[in-house]
Amino acid sequence: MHTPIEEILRRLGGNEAAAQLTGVSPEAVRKWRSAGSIPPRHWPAIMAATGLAWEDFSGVAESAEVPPGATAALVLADGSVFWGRGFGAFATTKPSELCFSTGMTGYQETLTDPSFAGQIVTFTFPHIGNVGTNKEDMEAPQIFARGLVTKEDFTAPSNYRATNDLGSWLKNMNIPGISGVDTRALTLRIRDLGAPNAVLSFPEDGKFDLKALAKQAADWAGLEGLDLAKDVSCTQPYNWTDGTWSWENGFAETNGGKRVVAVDFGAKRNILRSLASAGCHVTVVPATSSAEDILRHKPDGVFLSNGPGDPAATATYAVPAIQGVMAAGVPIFGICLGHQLLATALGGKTYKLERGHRGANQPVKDLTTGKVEITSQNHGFAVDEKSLPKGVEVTHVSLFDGSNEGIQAKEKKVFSVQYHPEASPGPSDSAYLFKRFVELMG
Ligand SMILES: NC(=O)CC[C@H](N)C(=O)O
Repeated sequence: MHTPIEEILRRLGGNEAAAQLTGVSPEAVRKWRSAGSIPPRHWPAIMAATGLAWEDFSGVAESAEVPPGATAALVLADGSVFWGRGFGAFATTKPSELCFSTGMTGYQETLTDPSFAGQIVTFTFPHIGNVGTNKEDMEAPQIFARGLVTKEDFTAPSNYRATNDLGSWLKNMNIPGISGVDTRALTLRIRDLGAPNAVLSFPEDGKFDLKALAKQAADWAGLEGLDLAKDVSCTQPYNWTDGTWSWENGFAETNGGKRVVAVDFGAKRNILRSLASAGCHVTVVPATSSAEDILRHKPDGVFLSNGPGDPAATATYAVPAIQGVMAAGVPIFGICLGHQLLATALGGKTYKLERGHRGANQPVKDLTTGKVEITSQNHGFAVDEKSLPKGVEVTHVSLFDGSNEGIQAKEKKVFSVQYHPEASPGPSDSAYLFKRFVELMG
């Protein structure tokens, strides 16, 4: 009988190396690992022998064996399994799109952004949870991401604003997380092969039916063609008066002069706050509002919010409304999904990006000024510039992949951006756009 370590060395073909366990090179193990042939029961021994971390092994276990210490699994549609340690709620997600976000801060804002509905978020930044969670950083009343994937276990919060730790907060909202995953390997995989469907499972009884989970992920048709905006939108109109947060005043109430109707396709609160702080009296209305519903409020301007899902699906009801507002000559400003819908209403088309943009560090060039902004982004679809008709000008472009980041149609007094000028999380380079909207309203 071989002991596990001897078995490892034998498989590595290293009889001569058997004299010294430390002689097993991490590279050799990594190579072996990428072939998916290391049984999970041998992982601890290899770790001891090579100094590799536990997460170096997750993602390659093709056997149904639960590795020692694993309490959660991220199962991809192709059957690959990333084992890890569960945290948050005991739960198994619905089949979801697995994406990654490169933001170094703002996990709470990210997870509560309604645009993440239907998605599991992999954080490329390893330390998630360090500042805990609080009431002010909620972008919506609940978490909208289906689950999260992290490299490190979260630690106790170290921040005076924290009212809870990440794990308990997730637990309260019935959202599972998985840590101890090689998020770098996972991110490269998403980058190279596209965002896969996946299921995250953190079962209370510790039992995993990997085949069934993989099948659920594989059977799901994915985000394309899916209208999620109406599911996350408000159901009744309401007024929004809080401005952006400051040390002195918190979220001070504002009393803006410009009447803005914000169509809620899954609006982040900081967009509404930014509008209020820029001097707008904001009335939020449901995603399915018609032009008539919107114009009834006698707006000086209409704002089209961010939101989840495929813009082409939401366009079926949003585009007629937007076209009605344009026909009435009311200025429009759109962000993210709102940008995609405005472009569609102007005659353009959208498509699914091969690599989505998510994070708070995305460079964008404003072609009207030549200035570069570092922006916060979260989108998987984009506007096809080639599809834009005459009279629609491209104003912003991504410096990562050249995709469209903004348009305007001056004659119609409408403009929009693909990124998030309200930040939260992220830099405030693009906050000028809210002023631009107020100026456009005259
Ligand atoms: N943040 C958003 O509004 C996202 C828009 C759209 N759901 C996309 O993924 O492209």
